Amino acid sequence: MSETTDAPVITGADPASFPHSVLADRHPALIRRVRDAFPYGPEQHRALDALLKSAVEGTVEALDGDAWWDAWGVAEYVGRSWFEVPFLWSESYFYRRLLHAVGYFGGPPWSAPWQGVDPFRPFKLAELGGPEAREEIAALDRLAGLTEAEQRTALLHGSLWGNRADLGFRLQRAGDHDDDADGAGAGELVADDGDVLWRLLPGAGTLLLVADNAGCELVPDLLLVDHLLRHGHVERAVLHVKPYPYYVSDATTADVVDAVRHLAAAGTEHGRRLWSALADGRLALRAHPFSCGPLPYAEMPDDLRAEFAAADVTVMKGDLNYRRLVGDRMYPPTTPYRDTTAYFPGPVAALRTLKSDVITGLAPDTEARLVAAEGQRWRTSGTHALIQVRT
Ligand SMILES: O=P(O)(O)OC[C@H]1O[C@](O)(CO)[C@@H](O)[C@@H]1O
Repeated sequence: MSETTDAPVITGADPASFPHSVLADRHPALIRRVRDAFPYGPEQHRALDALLKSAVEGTVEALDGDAWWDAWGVAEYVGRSWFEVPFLWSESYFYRRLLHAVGYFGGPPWSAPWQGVDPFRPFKLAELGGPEAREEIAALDRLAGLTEAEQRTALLHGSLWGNRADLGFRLQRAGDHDDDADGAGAGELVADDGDVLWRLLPGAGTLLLVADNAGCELVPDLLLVDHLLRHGHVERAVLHVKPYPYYVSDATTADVVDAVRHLAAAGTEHGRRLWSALADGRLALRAHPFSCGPLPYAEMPDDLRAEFAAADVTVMKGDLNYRRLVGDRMYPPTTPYRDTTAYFPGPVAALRTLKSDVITGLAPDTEARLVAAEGQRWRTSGTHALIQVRT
């Protein structure tokens, strides 16, 4: 057995653990937020009540009539506590249940008025209309005075730190009355393979970017893609988004449309170029069903594996994609990133702020310094980030 498969799979069984707090506190808070944001009918309120009870006290149940979900191993976990099954699985299951509760998947069209209504849309739109999004646009003027290499690095870091505070994370931080992870400034990079990434890009044909959150993360992701296309670092980019709403703020096609329109409406040249790149196919969108599956990428289906294999480099954004990429396990932090991603069918970079327990690829002195300064808090506080690349 190797270090990578020996490491325990993360669950929420320990009441003092981070995953336990997500399942016990964050999910109920999210149900309340969604309930308050929409004039749902009695059926949806009843379903949300049932979900709240199940999520906190209950066990995993089969999702009747949901053949799509059956494919992800629900049978294996039926009857077990949400807190005991793999955290990666239970969190994803929660989002699927939430969408069922609000009628997102509908039924026959004539009886499914809420079908396709994104329960997180009000939060996403509020973010895109807020001060942080305005600051992102204002920062574009400052970029213009930099060299191309400086611009590229600034945009890479913008994309990286855009992942800092997804909406689900903010929800919990607000509850904790601790806003140190929600500020505008960047924190520490615990690993930085940025140079390795640039070396992979010159002449690279296709960049595959697996997006994470909408709004203030997706906008800098798109600005980075625009820059790489414009300066010939890549010929083509494929942006993988979620086929349906997920993990509160994860980007869907509708969110890409909103972000590009946002850039275009602000009168930026970036918005116009992205619009053209979408029109002529240099920027393509993809929404693979596995993107909303509760499994690590090591278990991805063959067609998705072939897509990653065909890309010159894949960039995985965000915490959840990192967990899925390396496996949601409690690794010794110095476990090499290259070992945990050895199965991946091509060069793969991770751009992630640290918002859950999983970590690999740390230098021993970095880990020692972090632990001495913060105990284990650095793993989940969102104040640290990493750029890791496996060529
Ligand atoms: O939006 P991101 O960066 O993927 O972060 C999502 C993360 O938030 C959580 O849901 C809670 O922090 C994690 O479990 C998850 O990995």
